[in-house]
Amino acid sequence: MPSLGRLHLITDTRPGRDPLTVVRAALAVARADLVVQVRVEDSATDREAYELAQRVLALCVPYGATCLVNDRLHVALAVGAAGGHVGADDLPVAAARRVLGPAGVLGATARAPGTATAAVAAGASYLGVGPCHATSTKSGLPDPIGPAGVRAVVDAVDVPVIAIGGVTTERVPELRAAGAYGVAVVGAVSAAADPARATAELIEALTC
Ligand SMILES: Cc1ncc(COP(=O)(O)OP(=O)(O)O)c(N)n1
Ligand SMILES: Cc1nc(C(=O)O)sc1CCOP(=O)(O)O
Ligand SMILES: [Mg+2]
Repeated sequence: MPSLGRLHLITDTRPGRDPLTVVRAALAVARADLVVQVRVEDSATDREAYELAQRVLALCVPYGATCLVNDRLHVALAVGAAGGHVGADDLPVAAARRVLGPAGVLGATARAPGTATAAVAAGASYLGVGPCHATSTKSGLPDPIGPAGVRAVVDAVDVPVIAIGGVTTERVPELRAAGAYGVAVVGAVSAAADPARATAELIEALTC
């Protein structure tokens, strides 16, 4: 399996957003270092998810960037994405691994060491760990775990930990110091006035 990119851009498909323009801008800067996770609203149809994933994958391929699909692993398989990401409301990690097969990239959400070790034992290739900080992008999340919470998970597992939730360029150093391999963002790139510049700043912070 190729090494995982350190910057994960999760698509923002809320009304009024333009995920493909943002993905294009980020890819032009981060190239193969970027992982794009196609995440659609729960209300989106499978057809909508499939069509967006197809278009995102087509943008990723020329750069050698990795395309993953959130939640809907059948969509990931249907478009030929590298893998997917699952959380507590999705397929269990072991079932997701069976669906993707041994070679697929499988991310799992973990918020504490116990769930993290269980997810890795069940076949997760990396963990999404958070929310690190407060975020307005997703509602219903538990309280932020901060860099200390990230460190607790990092110390418990031997797979890459991707910190998520309220991640900004300024917060990358403390998350890296806590052992995070990389970060996943929505707002830091999608809501930026200049998504390409925001991507460049995140990449720079991640490679320091
Ligand atoms: C990298 C990464 N980490 C965590 C999540 C959250 O996944 P999940 O808990 O399944 O929540 P939804 O994104 O499906 O609402 C993620 N998507 N990516
Ligand atoms: C989709 C998602 N999952 C999270 C979790 O903690 O599980 S936080 C989150 C949204 C992250 O968006 P932003 O970078 O704008 O804070
Ligand atoms: Mg999910």
